[in-house]
Amino acid sequence: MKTCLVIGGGGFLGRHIVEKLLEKGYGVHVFDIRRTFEDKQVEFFVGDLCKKEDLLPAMKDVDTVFHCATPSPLSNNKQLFHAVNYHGTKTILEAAQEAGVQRLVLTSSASVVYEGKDIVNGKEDLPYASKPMDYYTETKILQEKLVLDADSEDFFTVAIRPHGIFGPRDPHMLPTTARMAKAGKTKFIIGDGKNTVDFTYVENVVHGHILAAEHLEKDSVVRGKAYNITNDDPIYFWEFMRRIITGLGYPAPKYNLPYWLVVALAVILQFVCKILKPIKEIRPTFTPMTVALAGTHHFYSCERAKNDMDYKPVVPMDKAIKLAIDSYPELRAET
Ligand SMILES: NC(=O)C1=CN([C@@H]2O[C@H](COP(=O)(O)OP(=O)(O)OC[C@H]3O[C@@H](n4cnc5c(N)ncnc54)[C@H](O)[C@@H]3O)[C@@H](O)[C@H]2O)C=CC1
Ligand SMILES: CC(C)CCC[C@@H](C)[C@H]1CC[C@H]2C3=C(CC[C@]12C)[C@@]1(C)CCC(=O)C[C@@H]1CC3
Repeated sequence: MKTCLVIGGGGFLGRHIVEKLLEKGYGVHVFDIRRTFEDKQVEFFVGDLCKKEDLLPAMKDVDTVFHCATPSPLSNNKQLFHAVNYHGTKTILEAAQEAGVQRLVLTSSASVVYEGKDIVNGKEDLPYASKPMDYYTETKILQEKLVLDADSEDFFTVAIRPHGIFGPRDPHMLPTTARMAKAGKTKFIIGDGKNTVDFTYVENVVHGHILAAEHLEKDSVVRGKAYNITNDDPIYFWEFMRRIITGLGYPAPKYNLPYWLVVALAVILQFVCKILKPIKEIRPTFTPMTVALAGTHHFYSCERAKNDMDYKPVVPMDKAIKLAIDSYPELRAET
């Protein structure tokens, strides 16, 4: 069987990709800056993706690279995002071609086209955000362009754009929501609560990645293209949150706050944090980006993935929410 390398394979999505590849009989190498698990079936390489000399040994005899490493999307470290997501991705592309890798699947993000305004059934041909709302989005755009431009006669690339990934071992969605609920900060709904968004169960994201890799052949239409991958079942942001919050045993949010008011507060808070930065680094959960995500429509069409690679979500939303909540007994409210 062919060997795959999962860069960022120690993280949330990466480790789920690793598990599915093993289940399908592929050989698996993992490359990550930290060792997060042990598995005799996996060859684990600890290193920094910004260093070609760290990457090359992990790429030996590898046919396909999955690149799903990133600094935390909720961080605000401009220098780190540029170093890892942009320069690091350039290094990965150079190393892969030097090592004779044939394919590379990038985990991009549907938010490369999002700049705080409503997106309704957005297709992949929407222009990239001209004013990205944070350094994460800014560098995901640069990264995706690099990868898609690198597609060539003997090196095939594709980018997968998931949105709002959740599931077992998710480091953001459920843990952040539970932390806020525990602190009594989930009483409010931002806006009228009727904004529709995509949340995507991790297994569906994995399925999209592996399908893309398996379609990445010389004459394939998927080469050099980006694909939205979601649950294909948009839901009100606040209905999804209500189900998570109550599923964890906390009371449902019930008071509505005007969207414009929360945006204004987030902008002021961001300004105050900037001024205080030399004295104390504060990272609020509510940034202009997170408020926009909680108060606007942002859902995406999966038609291109359905047509070009026969994508269909494998886990429906109701089951996905239950599986995610059940996987986090430690986040439940104490009774
Ligand atoms: N979580 C979400 O809702 C979404 C995530 N994505 C994308 O999915 C991918 C995976 O994200 P998650 O699994 O959620 O994040 P994660 O934080 O769980 O995993 C990222 C992994 O990258 C590793 N990493 C970071 N810097 C590194 C470096 N310099 N060298 C080697 N490894 C390094 C980390 O140690 C971590 O294990 C990312 O590309 C992210 O942009 C896209 C859309 C939504
Ligand atoms: C409002 C509260 C009750 C709950 C806050 C939940 C947030 C932590 C998450 C809601 C939407 C999420 C999201 C991402 C991170 C976590 C949330 C802000 C991403 C920014 C992760 C990286 C991406 O590529 C896009 C995601 C969009 C949705």
